[in-house]
Amino acid sequence: MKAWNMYIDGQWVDAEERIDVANPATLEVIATVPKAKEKEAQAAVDAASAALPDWAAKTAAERSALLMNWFHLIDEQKEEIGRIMTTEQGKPLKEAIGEVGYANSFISWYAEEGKRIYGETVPASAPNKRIFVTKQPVGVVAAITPWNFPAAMMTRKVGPALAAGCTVVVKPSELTPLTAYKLAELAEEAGIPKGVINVITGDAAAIGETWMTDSRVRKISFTGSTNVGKLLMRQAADTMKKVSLELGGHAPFIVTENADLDKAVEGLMGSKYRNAGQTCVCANRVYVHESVEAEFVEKLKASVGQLSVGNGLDEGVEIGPLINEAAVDKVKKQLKDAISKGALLETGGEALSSEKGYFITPAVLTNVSDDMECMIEETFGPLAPVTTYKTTEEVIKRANNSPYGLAAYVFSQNISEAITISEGLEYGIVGLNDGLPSVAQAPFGGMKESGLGREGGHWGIEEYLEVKYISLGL
Ligand SMILES: NC(=O)c1ccc[n+]([C@@H]2O[C@H](COP(=O)([O-])OP(=O)(O)OC[C@H]3O[C@@H](n4cnc5c(N)ncnc54)[C@H](O)[C@@H]3O)[C@@H](O)[C@H]2O)c1
Ligand SMILES: O=C[C@H](O)CS(=O)(=O)O
Repeated sequence: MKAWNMYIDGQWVDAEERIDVANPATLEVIATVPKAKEKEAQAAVDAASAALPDWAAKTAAERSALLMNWFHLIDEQKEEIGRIMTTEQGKPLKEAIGEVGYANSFISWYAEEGKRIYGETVPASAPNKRIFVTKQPVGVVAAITPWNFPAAMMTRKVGPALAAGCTVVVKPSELTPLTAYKLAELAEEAGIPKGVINVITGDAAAIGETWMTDSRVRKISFTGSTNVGKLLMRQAADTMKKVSLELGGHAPFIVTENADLDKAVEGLMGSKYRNAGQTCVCANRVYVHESVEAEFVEKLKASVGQLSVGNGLDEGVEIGPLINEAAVDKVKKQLKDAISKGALLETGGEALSSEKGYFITPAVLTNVSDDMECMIEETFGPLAPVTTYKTTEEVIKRANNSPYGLAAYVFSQNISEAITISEGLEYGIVGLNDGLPSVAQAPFGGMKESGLGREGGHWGIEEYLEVKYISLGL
């Protein structure tokens, strides 16, 4: 595995210390990366700030062409990037390659969207005035990303930021930094000028505080836990930075008495067990109408029991390891809590010894009640707790009883019931008979403590623009 350094101002530079990167399926150290601190964080902002004027002065078409160079290089090397991702994050290779394609779709989408940053004229209230509304790049952007989607969470920020004319400093998770460095290497090869993209790894708190206190950083775009998101939002206030936060989730998954149960099981399998349940939009609570619970659970158990668990590099594996031992311990804790409160373990929930990798078999619980930890705290693992409900009003109330508001799912073939529930849910994303709603053209994001702002579609590029109007006196 290649020894990666930080990418600052077009140079690959080391730091005084380095951090090990381990494979969660085998525990072996696969690489080391630099441990940046304040000095390197400062240097990255210096580079992005110096590169900003020339990058912002390029036409949208010129920036688009460079982004598409990057897109094509990523596409050509999607297998290699996927292999890097599986080795450091654990997801099955097929999923990893799929994520590379998803990540790349943000680059191609915003390569075009940057050419559609339109202004407006506004009818003046005085005959001797004209009002022109324009949009301009916010400036230097700090992007901090999580370990569960190492490629997509980076390009979902860098794509629109660069298309808008901003420059970026990026800090990926130290658990999965290699994918980000590979993408930076391809950006350099694509001809994106030095200083436009800068990627560092290291002391997250020190890097974050350095960037949040630097007034040249005009925007923080963060994807990660709600707690860290709240910290960054507080830190950003002192220099009034624009803030985008894509935070935690706790998705309700509702199966009504009018659902196509086969589609509902298929939807749940896709939502719950993707990336071994380590996605912010995973179904976390399954509400099934009492009249169809028995049939639904039997179908679900049969599907979950067939999932193949193992090293994501092995052919046919569908469930890889969790990211670390703490992640496995959290799932085990939630299982123990639920069972102690009366839940029934229908299948799975077996953790292999952590010396052999962070594996736990996909689980289904029934006879679940709302007081159980798995119904309250984000699980971030392959555990599906199933509970029942009687009425539409009841399930909407229970589904909304959470500080989170990212994704929710409804499976129903009754259009009136489906729309009533979808409109009643306090979530930014509703999968209606769809377990996998995430696409580059839609406004991905949450309500309540799941975040601020949107990523994707035209909404995503607005996050990197300032609105200015020019009032002309004739
Ligand atoms: N809403 C979304 O789109 C989305 C997507 C992926 C993950 N998530 C959420 O992220 C969480 C899992 O990811 P994670 O474990 O990487 O989250 P995390 O918050 O622990 O880390 C996210 C990033 O923040 C950095 N970080 C940690 N402490 C920091 C600090 N004090 N200052 C600056 N940066 C800091 C980490 O190094 C990492 O790069 C889950 O809650 C999941 O729901 C949300
Ligand atoms: O985990 C969070 C990601 O945003 C999930 S998705 O791939 O965008 O659905």
